[in-house]
Amino acid sequence: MAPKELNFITGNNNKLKEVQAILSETPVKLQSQSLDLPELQGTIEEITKDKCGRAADLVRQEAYVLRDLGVVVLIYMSSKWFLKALGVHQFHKLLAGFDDKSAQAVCTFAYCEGPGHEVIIFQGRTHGKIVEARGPTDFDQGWDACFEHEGQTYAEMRGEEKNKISHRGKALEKLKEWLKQEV
Ligand SMILES: O=c1nc[nH]c2c1ncn2[C@H]1C[C@H](O)[C@@H](COP(=O)(O)OP(=O)(O)OP(=O)(O)O)O1
Ligand SMILES: [Mg+2]
Repeated sequence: MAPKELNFITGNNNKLKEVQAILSETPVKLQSQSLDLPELQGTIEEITKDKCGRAADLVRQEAYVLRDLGVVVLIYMSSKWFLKALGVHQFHKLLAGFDDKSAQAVCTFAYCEGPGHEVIIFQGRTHGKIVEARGPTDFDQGWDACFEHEGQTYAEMRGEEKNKISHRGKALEKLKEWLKQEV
């Protein structure tokens, strides 16, 4: 059965706004909760599944939990602490010595019905490259301004434009498909 409500576990308001916008045309109701969860070392899928399972344990009630882990592969260390310390205007310098500036934005949502239940994954990827920051930098400590996809940085795109091609938009398309099948 498809869930009627999803509890999106995140501390990031910009991510929440995007997810709300993308899921707004579906019947599913979105709640959100911020939980401080430790992050395991491992692949994106392992980290996301583990965090989602921990969230389900913490939330306890039969909660439907969604976890999202967004990272720019290649600069795997794009944790919020790393980005916060470095700043979006310095980010491109990490690749200064490399000819290949290509990067992938990956969004991995994990879904879990509650403690002990299987964790399911929905992943989206967008190819791009790391450039000097262009466009507004209001995605909280984010890298929107230095991730370029087909000539435009995420920050230069309008919200709907980004959501159509973004890693998060693509992952949520998969989630939406799954929600339809589960009805
Ligand atoms: O579309 C995006 N455009 C630009 N920047 C982004 C995006 N998506 C995530 N980010 C940034 C936020 C954080 O500095 C880092 C790790 O992301 P990520 O762990 O998903 O977000 P977060 O730690 O702020 O919130 P939380 O883990 O509570 O959901 O990448
Ligand atoms: Mg995080």
